[in-house]
Amino acid sequence: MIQERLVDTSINPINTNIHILIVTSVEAEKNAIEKGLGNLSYVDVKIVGVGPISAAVETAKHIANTKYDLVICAGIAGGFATHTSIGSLVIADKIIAADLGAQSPDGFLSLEDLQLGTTCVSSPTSAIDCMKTSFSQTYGDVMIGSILTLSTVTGTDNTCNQLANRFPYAVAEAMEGFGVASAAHSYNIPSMEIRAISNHIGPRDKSKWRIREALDELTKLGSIMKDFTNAWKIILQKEAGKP
Ligand SMILES: O=C(O)c1cccc(C(=O)CC[C@H]2O[C@@H](n3cnc4c(=O)[nH]cnc43)[C@H](O)[C@@H]2O)c1
Repeated sequence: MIQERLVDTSINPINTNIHILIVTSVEAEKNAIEKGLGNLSYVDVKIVGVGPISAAVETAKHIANTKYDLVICAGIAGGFATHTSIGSLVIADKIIAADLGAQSPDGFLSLEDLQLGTTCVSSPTSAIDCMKTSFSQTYGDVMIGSILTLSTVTGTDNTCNQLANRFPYAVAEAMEGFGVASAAHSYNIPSMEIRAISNHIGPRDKSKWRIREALDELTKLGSIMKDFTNAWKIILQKEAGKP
């Protein structure tokens, strides 16, 4: 049983000016998003490095210095072939640390199984819905599901099948989401993870990675951030009971 960390957005006053932090692991992802963003002054894009630890530490530094209303971890990712096509966009409803726990002869034991903590951060449904609507209106459908965070990229069918069995609702894996979400959660800021699928999870073969297609998808994500913000702001104001 996975336990979730929940952020209570109702205790944060709704700013009329929403400030969003998008974090990526590498510069190519940042550049792709900024190409689509143009000069939206209320969205900052920062590089936080590869892997959950660097991502958590660097994200925490950014949110300690500036007040943000939403943190988005974005980049390329490996998709489960059963759920995704290469060059498509996925949004996490749950961000799950899939390798945080212990192996045992009877299978993997998560932190929840060990009663040592939580491995899941959920994203606000309102933000997911607005993002999906804004993106699909212009560019086509987006897949929603769990995105797994792993310190080691999956490179065999065996590991891929084990993950698919443990997480049937997972659409993708990447290396930063849970670190970013944990940092945001510690400041009570809602977070999301949005990924463009560059490759399918399975036997490692980087020649099959379609990085250009995935980066183009991140540019599309950048280009809908203004629509997204306007739509999400209206929902937050309604939720807060403001006209
Ligand atoms: O080589 C390039 O040109 C290039 C351009 C942009 C990004 C990269 C990366 O290697 C990014 C690393 C980043 O990608 C995520 N990722 C991508 N595929 C997977 C996967 O199958 N399993 C796990 N993570 C994946 C991950 O978040 C890395 O941090 C290269």
